[in-house]
Amino acid sequence: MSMSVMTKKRNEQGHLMIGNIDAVRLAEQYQTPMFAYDVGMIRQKARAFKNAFAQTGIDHQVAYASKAFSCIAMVQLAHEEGLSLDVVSGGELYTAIQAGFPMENVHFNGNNKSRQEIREALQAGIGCFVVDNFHELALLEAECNNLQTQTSIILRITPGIEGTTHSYISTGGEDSKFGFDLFTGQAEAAVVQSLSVSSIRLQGLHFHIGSQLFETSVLTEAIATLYRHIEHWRASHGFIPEVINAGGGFGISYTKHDEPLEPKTFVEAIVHSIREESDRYHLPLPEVWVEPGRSIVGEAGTTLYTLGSQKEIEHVRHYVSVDGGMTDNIRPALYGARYEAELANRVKKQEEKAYAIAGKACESGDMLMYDLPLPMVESGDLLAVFSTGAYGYAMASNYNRLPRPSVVFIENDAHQLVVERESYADLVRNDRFLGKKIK
Ligand SMILES: Cc1ncc(COP(=O)(O)O)c(C=O)c1O
Ligand SMILES: N[C@@H](CCCC[NH3+])C(=O)O
Repeated sequence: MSMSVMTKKRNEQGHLMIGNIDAVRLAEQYQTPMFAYDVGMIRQKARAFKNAFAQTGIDHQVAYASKAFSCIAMVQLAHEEGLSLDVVSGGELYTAIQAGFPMENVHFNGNNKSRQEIREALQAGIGCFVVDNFHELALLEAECNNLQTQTSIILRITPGIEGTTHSYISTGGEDSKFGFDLFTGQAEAAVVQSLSVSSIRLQGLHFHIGSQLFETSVLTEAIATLYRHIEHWRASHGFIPEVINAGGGFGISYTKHDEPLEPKTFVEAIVHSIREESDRYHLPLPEVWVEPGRSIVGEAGTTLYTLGSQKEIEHVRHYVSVDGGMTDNIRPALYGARYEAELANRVKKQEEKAYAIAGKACESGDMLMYDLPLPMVESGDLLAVFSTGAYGYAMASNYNRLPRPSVVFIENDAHQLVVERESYADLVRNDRFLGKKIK
């Protein structure tokens, strides 16, 4: 079982510890709701991917998919750990630029990059575009001409293979908005077109099956499928990929029912399969890239909330509300995602009761959990929800004009604010008056 759902560390007062820091102290200092990241865990995950690749001896890049959680400090941390960076928007690219991340290690994904975003990325000198469609290919060619520059690309291929995951986060199947599909011939046409553009260097191919995967078979199946086509493209068009990017999507543990595979297991399966297929078709071994997001940051993040109002409906449910909810964690409402949580300010007693944990937004669907066993709670108790490090803060909103929470990095005995809580002033910063102020 992974670290985050194993026994949680408590101090002598029974308070939850994050790194070596008392969660109650964190909540006092930074207020709730807040995201607390255990930086040691992020480093551990990054190293697990890097070391697994190093052991295979293959040339590789591990690109952190910053969509899972992007801020300047996180991008800096990815760099410290020797990761490349996957961005999917001008905003994520801008964050990387502000962080001082080396642009040659940036890869730009996304199914609808704007002309402006493409221009910004070319001007920044990013390492590689993961081209998703013909529209993008045309924009890229035009912008390379405008700027009198050249760039490297890999093509995102949709192999027609689905992972066992929520349909909203499955991306590799035939009916997907992402990528060039293999079976209609789109992918081959994209290879031919890319090879014909002198300002574009076609480096290789990319696929991403889906997110929160617990099996290697879909990845190896995708690799085998891809290679059957590569063999043909070599013969017909002289194309030999120098890079295969197997995407991200490596599953993590949200609850004790999740049994994620180790990064090493995924990496070994991917590399083994690429070696096997390259040998089968007498192709040179490509560089292997992956782009994990959730598996780098997910389990390292904990959200701290203060409990507020309660409503008990006899024989139905006992609601207790937190000071955040779907505005900082949309995943339960969007995917029916499940989490585990504990009171951070005191240890569990015997007498437990199932609580329904509600958010504070004006939506009946703003529920984080329906049946969380806790000791009898009191308003003011501190609730820690685990494994919220990926797609929590990243998908946060200002619905109901709630300010986004703060984010704190914790490493051993040190803690540091890395994203300030939004203020009310931040919320109206871009607003403009309709005529004069009322009074
Ligand atoms: C193309 C691509 N790469 C990487 C990722 C990162 O996925 P995850 O955070 O599940 O590792 C995603 C999201 O699913 C994606 O669409
Ligand atoms: N946001 C999703 C994953 C999307 C992955 C990006 N393609 C989640 O929370 O699980």
